[in-house]
Amino acid sequence: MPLNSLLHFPLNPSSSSAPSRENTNTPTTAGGVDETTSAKSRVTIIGSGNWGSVAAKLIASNTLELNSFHDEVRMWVFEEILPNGEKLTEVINRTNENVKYLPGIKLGRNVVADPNLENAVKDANMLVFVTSHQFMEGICKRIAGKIREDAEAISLIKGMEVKKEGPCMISSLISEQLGINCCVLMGANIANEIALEKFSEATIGYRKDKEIMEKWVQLFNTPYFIVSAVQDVEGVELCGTLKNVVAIAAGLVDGLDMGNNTKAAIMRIGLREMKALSKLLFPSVKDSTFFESCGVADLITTCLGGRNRKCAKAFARNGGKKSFDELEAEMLQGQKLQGVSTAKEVYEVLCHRGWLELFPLFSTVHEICVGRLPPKAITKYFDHIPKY
Ligand SMILES: NC(=O)c1ccc[n+]([C@@H]2O[C@H](COP(=O)([O-])OP(=O)(O)OC[C@H]3O[C@@H](n4cnc5c(N)ncnc54)[C@H](O)[C@@H]3O)[C@@H](O)[C@H]2O)c1
Ligand SMILES: O=P(O)(O)OC[C@H](O)CO
Repeated sequence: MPLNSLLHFPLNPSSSSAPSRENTNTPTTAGGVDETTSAKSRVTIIGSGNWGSVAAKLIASNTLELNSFHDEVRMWVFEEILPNGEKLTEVINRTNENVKYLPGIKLGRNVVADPNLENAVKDANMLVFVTSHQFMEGICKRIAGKIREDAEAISLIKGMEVKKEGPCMISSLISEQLGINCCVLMGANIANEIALEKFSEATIGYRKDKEIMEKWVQLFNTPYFIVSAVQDVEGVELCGTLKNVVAIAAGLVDGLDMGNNTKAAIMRIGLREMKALSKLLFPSVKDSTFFESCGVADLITTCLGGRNRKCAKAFARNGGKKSFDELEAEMLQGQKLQGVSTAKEVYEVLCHRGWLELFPLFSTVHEICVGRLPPKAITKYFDHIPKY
C-alpha cells in the first residue's frame, strides 16, 4: 500500500524535485504589507533554538514551493552575542545557518532572522511558536495587541504552565493571551535527525477549523516529514508535554545500567500515566491519539535519543551530585531541558488535585530531580501499580 494512502491527509504537491518559483515577494516595509501580495499568508516563527531552526528549514522549503504563502519566513531570534563578538542574528542572515543551535545546516535563503519580536510578528497571519515553554508567558505579554487580527497560531512547544486554577496548556495560553485560535504540532521529532532529512512523522492537533488545519499541514509536510492531523488539541499537546517526564525516568534507568526490560517497563508505565492524567484533566482526550506520532512514537524516540534522557543519564551516573541545571549548562550548549520543569509542574497539579498516589512514576521523577529521593528510587514505588 503506498505510504500516502495510510495518511489521514494527503501529501502536499511539493516535492524536492519540483521547480522552485522565483521570489516575487515585495519585501515588507515598516509601513506594512504590499497590497499586491497581501492575499498570501505570511509566516513568522517565534523561536530559533534547535527545533525552531529545523521548523524554519521545513517551512522555508514549502513557502518557496506553494503559491499561497509568501516566500519569506521571518524567524524571531532571542539575540545572543557569540564568542567571536558577532550577533547571532547577523550570522544567521549572512551564512543562512544557525551556527549555535543547528550548526552545519542551511535554513533556506528565504529565512530572515529578526531580533525584534514585535517587528517579527506584526505582518504575519501564521504564527509558529517554538520556544522553551518557560518563556511563553513573557512572549505573549510582549506581543498581545501587536499582531494581525486574522492571525492563526500553532504551537510546537512541549510543556505547560501551572496556574492557581490548574494546568494551562501552552496552546491555551496563546489563545487566551492573544485572542487567537491555536493548533499544535507534536511528534517523534528529534530535531537533528529531521535537519538531515531522515524520514519522520508528526501530528497536528486542531479544534474545528479543517481549512486552517489543512493549511498548517501544507506548511509543514515534506516528503521526509509526514504530517497527519487529529481533532484533539489537548491530547496531542499533553502527549508531547508528559513524555518529557518519562524520558527523565528512562535516562535515570540508563544511567543506573538497569537494562532494556526495566526501560521498557518505565516506558509502559509512563505511557499509562500519560494517558490517565490526560484523560483526568481533559475527558475529551481520545485514546487513538496515543497511537499517533505524538504519542507512543514520540515517547520511544525521546526515551532513546532525547536531551532529557541524556541529562538524566548523566544525573544518575553522578549519583545526583550535579544538579540538572548544571548538567544542562555543561551538556546542551544553550539548549533547554523541558522534562525537569514539567515534572515539577505535573507534581504541583497532582498535589493540588490529591492525585499523587495515582501517578507514582511522575511524582518519583520530580522527587528525584529535586534531590528528595536518590536516582535509584526510580523503580521503588511500582510494587503497587494503580489501576485506572
Ligand atoms: N530540539 C528538539 O529535538 C525538539 C523536538 C521537538 C520539540 N521540541 C520542543 O520545541 C521547543 C523549543 O525547543 P528548541 O529545541 O527549539 O530550543 P532549544 O532548547 O534548542 O533552545 C533554547 C532557545 O531558547 C532561547 N532563549 C534563551 N533564553 C531565552 C529567553 N530569556 N527568552 C526567550 N528565548 C530564550 C535560546 O536563544 C534558544 O533559541 C521546546 O518546547 C521543545 O520541547 C524540541
Ligand atoms: O531532546 P528532548 O528530550 O527535548 O526531546 C526532543 C523531542 O521532543 C523529541 O520528539
